[in-house]
Amino acid sequence: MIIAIDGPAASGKGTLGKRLAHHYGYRHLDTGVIYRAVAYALMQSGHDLNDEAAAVQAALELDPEKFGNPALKTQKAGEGASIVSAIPRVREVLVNFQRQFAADPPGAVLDGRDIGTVICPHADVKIFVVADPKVRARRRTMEARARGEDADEAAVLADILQRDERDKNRPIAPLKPAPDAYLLDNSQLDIEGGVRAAIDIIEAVRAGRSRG
Ligand SMILES: Nc1ncnc2c1ncn2[C@@H]1O[C@H](COP(=O)(O)OP(=O)(O)O)[C@@H](O)[C@H]1O
Ligand SMILES: Nc1ccn([C@@H]2O[C@H](COP(=O)(O)OP(=O)(O)O)[C@@H](O)[C@H]2O)c(=O)n1
Repeated sequence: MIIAIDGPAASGKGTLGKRLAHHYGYRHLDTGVIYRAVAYALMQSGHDLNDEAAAVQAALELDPEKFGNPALKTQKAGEGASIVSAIPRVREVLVNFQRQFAADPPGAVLDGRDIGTVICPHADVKIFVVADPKVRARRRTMEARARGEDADEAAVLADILQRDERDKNRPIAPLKPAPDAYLLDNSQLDIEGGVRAAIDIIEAVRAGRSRG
């Protein structure tokens, strides 16, 4: 089974993806990390984030061993990711890696912006996670502070809104729910509640399938 999770910045996709993968015994890929890694490589080598040739090269040289680098979590890397991810050739280069991950047994959970629309349009279940922008900013700020970073909630909110706008309005693989995605608003839910709601959706889809 392939579970596709998409949604805007800091909506809880990664947390949910990880928890669902654990619940079902599947592998999990946070696809945002891929674009963050490409942006980080450019920042490290001093290239402009809009330098297409350098971005494509960084995408071709992607090393999944480095996905755990804490530097990829920062707001700067997220902002950079949103710039390089709008370059069509960069996205093209990264499609196969993601599809291969999705196809390998026993099953996979992928989260990002275009999983249900472009990467896995035939995913068994698609969930589009949303939450009020202020709630997302608050959670992301708390997360950064817990890591010891000095985060300003208003600046985090501005970053989230700017990235959402860029991600929604780019011509290639824009952020949007697939027509067959289930909407999950977790603004009023805690992590457990969000996970339970997602499992309810997945189980309802599975039950419907085995009946039909
Ligand atoms: N349902 C939820 N309730 C409360 N906090 C949540 C919930 N889902 C995620 N979080 C927290 O919000 C922050 C952003 O979640 P994350 O999974 O990193 O989002 P995304 O992958 O969409 O960027 C994290 O600190 C996470 O612990
Ligand atoms: N499948 C994906 C995943 C991320 N991205 C881009 O990468 C950026 C960072 O993604 P992320 O999921 O790590 O961001 P957060 O939601 O964790 O803040 C996003 O703003 C998108 O521009 C994308 O274009 N496609």
